[in-house]
Amino acid sequence: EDKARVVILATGGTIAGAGASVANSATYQAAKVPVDKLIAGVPELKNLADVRGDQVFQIASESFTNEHLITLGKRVAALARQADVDGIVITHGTDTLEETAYFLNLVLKTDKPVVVVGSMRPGTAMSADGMLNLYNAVAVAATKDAAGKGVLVTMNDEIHTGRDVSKTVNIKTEAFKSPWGPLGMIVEGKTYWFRAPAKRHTTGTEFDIDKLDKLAPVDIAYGYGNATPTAYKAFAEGGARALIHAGTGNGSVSGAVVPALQELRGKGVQIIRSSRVVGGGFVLRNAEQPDDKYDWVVAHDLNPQKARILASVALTKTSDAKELQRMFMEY
Ligand SMILES: NC(=O)C[C@H](N)C(=O)O
Repeated sequence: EDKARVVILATGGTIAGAGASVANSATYQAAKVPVDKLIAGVPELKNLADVRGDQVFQIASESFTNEHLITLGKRVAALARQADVDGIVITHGTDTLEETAYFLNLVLKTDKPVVVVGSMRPGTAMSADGMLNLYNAVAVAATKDAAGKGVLVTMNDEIHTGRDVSKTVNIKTEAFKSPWGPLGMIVEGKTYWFRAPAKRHTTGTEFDIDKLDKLAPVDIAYGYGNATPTAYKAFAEGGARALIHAGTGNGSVSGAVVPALQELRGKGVQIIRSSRVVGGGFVLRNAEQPDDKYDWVVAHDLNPQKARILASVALTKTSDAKELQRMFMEY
């Protein structure tokens, strides 16, 4: 049987990191090792697929900008159109991996497998996790079973949908969790699937990376008991078209902040209530705050950083809060 042809797009991160000693699992420099060296470090990849590398960026993922997202998305889209490419793996820092995976899941128009992968330890560390994570990512990108499932993330032997997955701890290799569970597992280069994504993705969305050159400016302000309107107002003055409120509990808003958000909404800024609750925030419309009355939006189960991604993409299509709310329920 012909082997699948998989391209590894490298963007940096800890999976390309290097430390001074094998004891350095947390102290190291990210984005140091070029993609060809990463591939050469796992010779067994060639048992899974015909693999070639392409270095897109060499950065730590905390420095990913909207422009990086657009550039990467267009590169993936162009590769996915090539007849000699069957699957795509993106190596990425773990800090904002969940944002990039969700962005690609919204805007790519392909059924071919696209898998985002990172590592929690640099390749120079004891028990480095990058080698196996990369091997697993290529295994997923090379299998037809991964086609049509949207953008996937492989970490710690698990297959997650890019829509749900989030980094939940920063000093363990079992860092990535989905509140509704993983889609499957990878064991010794074979994939085992248990469920499929329920939300609209890739070819099923109304967004298209080929028609997207800029994302809407959206900022996130954190909710807490003693919060003031200062950050919200500053973000709005800075040009934000939407503010993601990383609210307490069910996206609740402290009394001192509510009038400022009503005022900003009156000036055209979208107010989107999400939850700072880790691993299971779920904001219900018109609970805690009268969203219908204020013309606010709820982020549903999307965490604040994923809500920023959807709002940044959605606001290129609409300025209507009801339309925005529809999208937050569908994606
Ligand atoms: N584990 C990692 O990849 C963390 C790193 N700061 C990054 O996101 O690039």
